Formats: sequence, structure tokens, C-alpha cells
Amino acid sequence: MTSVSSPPRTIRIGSRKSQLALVQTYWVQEQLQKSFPDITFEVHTMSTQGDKILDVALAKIGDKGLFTKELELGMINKEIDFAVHSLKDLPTNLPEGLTLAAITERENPADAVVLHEKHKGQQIETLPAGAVIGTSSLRRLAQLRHKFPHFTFKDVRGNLITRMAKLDAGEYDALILAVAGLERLDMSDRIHQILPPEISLHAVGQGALGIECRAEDTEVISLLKAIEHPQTRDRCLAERSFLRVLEGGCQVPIGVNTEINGNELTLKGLVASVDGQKLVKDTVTGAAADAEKLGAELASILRQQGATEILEQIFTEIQRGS
Ligand SMILES: NCc1[nH]cc(CCC(=O)O)c1CC(=O)O
Repeated sequence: MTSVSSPPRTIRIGSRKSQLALVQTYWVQEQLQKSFPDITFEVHTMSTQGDKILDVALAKIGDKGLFTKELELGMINKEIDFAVHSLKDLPTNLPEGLTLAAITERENPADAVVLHEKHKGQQIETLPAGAVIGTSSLRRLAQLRHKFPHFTFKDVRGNLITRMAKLDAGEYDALILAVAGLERLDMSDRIHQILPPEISLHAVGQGALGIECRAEDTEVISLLKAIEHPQTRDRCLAERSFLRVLEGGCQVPIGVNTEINGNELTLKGLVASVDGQKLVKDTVTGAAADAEKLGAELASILRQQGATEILEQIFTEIQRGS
């Protein structure tokens, strides 16, 4: 007699190879292994385009899917079953056949200031005019230029460890990095200041992990639901809907902040010009269950306030290669 139950499945998890990506993926693997001890979860690493092109400013190459494409192909070709991403690196429109199956509990989503040791005890507000601030994000650049026009801003690429080494070598006076990445890599002792929403609204999805899999793989989807964090999901769905309707990738100056109180979700959003001169900002509140509707609503409010013109100007500049 043959057994009717199929043998326990081995699930293959895809991950980038950076230290941060691996910490995140091993965390997901561990959570799933605890919930499903009879299933085997294996980690498979892949290099993405974003890991290979390190000498060109992100804003110039455009980064839609830069850190996710190879993993997505791996899922479509069934080399891997799901992929763990920093949610902020995952484009708002996914390839046909793939789905965002789960969003895990968010770390602090804010941006952090990491100062060179010669500025110990200072804050971004007290750095001298001309101080060199390292960031590769147009969102951080625009907001900080708006508040601190007297600083010099310089692109910084490479993974977190490489960036820290460049700061320590004296190439920058300060770096602006995600709190979440520093915490996950055990470098929170390097954080001098956490930027409040009045100075920097964070990226869509920052601090959360997004897990993507094949849309028809109901078995994997139901496993992944076990590690979903509903409040983070609602907040991030509102943020992603806001970004999707504005049709910006991660490399346009769009920032957000969300809060949940009971069943109510508040979403703050901002669109700025790269030079920090123009900036529109507003807030919407509504039922958390209507997260995506709220995001779309805020996007149209900001469009009425001039976001469309700001975004069009950025796209023209990027096409011209300036
Ligand atoms: N684009 C790079 C990236 N993608 C995710 C993180 C940090 C972790 C997170 O936001 O979840 C970072 C580094 C940074 O912005 O400092």
C-alpha cells in the first residue's frame, strides 16, 4: 500500500548575499522553522544587479527592481519558492505571477544620523557649514537640503559595512542610514541621532521585510501568513499604494510616516524636488482596513498641491542624464 500523504516539502528561500539581506533571511527562516518544525527551509543566495553595479549613482540608473529582479526570475523558474526583501527595495508593481505574500513586523522605520568620530556629541543641526553628508537616496537628499541648505551632499554606495568604512576613513562628516539596517547588523551603537518626521519622512516600507512568492503557491502563502504582522502590513500597504499612485520608484523624493491607533490609520506623505526647494506634504486618516484607499487618496491630494509638476521635472532631469 502506498502512502496517500505527500512527503514533507523542502522550501527554498531566495536571498541577496549582503550581510543585511542574510541576517533578514535567516531571521525569516528561523521564525518559519519554529512554526513548522517538519518542513525543511533552505536558503539560496543570488547576486542582484544592484549588488554588481556599485560605481554609478542609484538615481542615474533608476533602481526599480534593481535588488529584486534576479530573485523574481528564480521564483518564476522555480529555483526558489519565495524571496525575502527589504520591503523598501521591492517595487510597488510586481511581475505577473508573483505576489507579496507577507509583511513582517517593522523595526523603527526612521532614518539615522551616523557622525564621523570627530563630531562626537554633535547633532545634525550643529554640524558646520559645508559638512559633507553622505546619502544615495534622493528622498533623504531633498529633505535635508530643504532643512540644511548649507551642507554639502555626496553620494555613497556599497553595502552598509562599506559605507561605514568610508565614513571612518574621513570621506564624509556624516551618513544618513536606516535605523533598521544598523540595528539588524548590530551597529545601533553607531547611531548618534534618530531623525524625527519633521526632518525626514522615511521611505515607503522602510524597516519591514516583504516576502514575495508565486501567486498560485497557496501552500507557501499559508505558511508565510504565520509570520505576517497585521499592523505593519496595513501601514505598509497604505504607504505602497501612495507610492504606486504617484508612480515613483524608490529613487524619487517621496517620504512617508504612518501610525495606527486602534482601527485608525494615519498616513503622512511628502513629495519634494531634488534641490529641496519645492516640497508638498499632507496627512490623511481613516480605517486601517482601507489602507490602500487612503494611500491613493493622499496621492491625489498631493497631486493637487503640485506633486505632479515636481515629479515630472525629476523624470525629465533623469532622462537628460543631469
Ligand atoms: N536601499 C538600501 C537599503 N535597503 C534597506 C535598507 C535598510 C533596512 C530597511 O529599510 O528595511 C537599506 C539601507 C539604508 O537605507 O540605509
